[in-house]
Amino acid sequence: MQQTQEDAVPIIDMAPFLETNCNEVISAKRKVVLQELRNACEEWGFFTVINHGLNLQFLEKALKVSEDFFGLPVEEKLKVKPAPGSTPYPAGFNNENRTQGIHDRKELLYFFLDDSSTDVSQQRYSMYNVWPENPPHFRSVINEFTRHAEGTSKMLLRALSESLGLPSNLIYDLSQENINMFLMNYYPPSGLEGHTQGLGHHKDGGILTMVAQNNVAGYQLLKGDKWITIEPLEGALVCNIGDTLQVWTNGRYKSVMHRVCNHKDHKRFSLAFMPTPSASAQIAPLSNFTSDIGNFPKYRTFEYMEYLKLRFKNKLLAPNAKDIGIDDFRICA
Ligand SMILES: O=C(O)CCC(=O)C(=O)O
Ligand SMILES: [Fe+2]
Repeated sequence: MQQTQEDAVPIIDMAPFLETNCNEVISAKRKVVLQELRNACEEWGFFTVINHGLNLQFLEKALKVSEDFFGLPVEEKLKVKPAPGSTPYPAGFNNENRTQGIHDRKELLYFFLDDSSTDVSQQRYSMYNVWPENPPHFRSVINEFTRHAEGTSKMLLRALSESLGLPSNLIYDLSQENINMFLMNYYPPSGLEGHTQGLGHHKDGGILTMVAQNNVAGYQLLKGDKWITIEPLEGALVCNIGDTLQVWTNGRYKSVMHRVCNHKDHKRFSLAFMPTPSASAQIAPLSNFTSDIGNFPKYRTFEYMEYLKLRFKNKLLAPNAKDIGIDDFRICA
């Protein structure tokens, strides 16, 4: 069934933000984009970007190399299972993920990007990365992809800052202490009619999530009480606001529930790039959205690790139990 504009995630053309010389015409175009971003983040918590600056050939190559990896026999894939001590997220291959006690029909390969921090006392999550030996060019293709994905995510974080009326670098600077997580997902065909749980419903914890997907539908978000499928659009990136940005903006930008269904007949692949606070980061609503404008903070200050630990409990909850999430950090009025 064709989607109408009302039930389709907004598509935003970021081309004006790729221009290096910002003249009056570009500046006017940027303002229009910022308004579109604001509307999308307030109403949907999701938006799809085109002309995002991430080279489409790198994107295609990364999707292909993930297809090649996930096509290997499971014994080969298990060679890159997480190393002991690899927490809070276990880097490596995982085919046993659960949401609310229910097995997700998916396989995952997880990495941390090398952080650029010079503070040696800070934990470097990337030391836990385990790289497959097959396909042989896997590591170089993924490094090329993630380097460029990081550039696109910086551009988007700047635009998000501006869309909130903040200095361009503010959100990016706040996330200086951040880590970039990169998830490669494979959702096998279910062979079944109707919904199957590829990835159970959840909200993302970080700042922003950017998802590239192959041409197989299955990604859905909850709007009101309706699950809406985000139709794949070649070369586009689907973005959503994470809980951290919801807290920083004191609830103005929304982190929205989403899930993945397996396709009956086709394999679905996705690549998710997530700038995320490091475990030791202190998260609190920014004064720009609280005291500066006479509003009370809706969330208490917390250490990101405290939140991560709580989130992990969701995996073990009984089906249909209330999710543990960012609402547990709300300050009651
Ligand atoms: O696979 C996808 O398209 C989305 C994955 C996702 O929601 C996640 O990893 O948090
Ligand atoms: Fe997600």
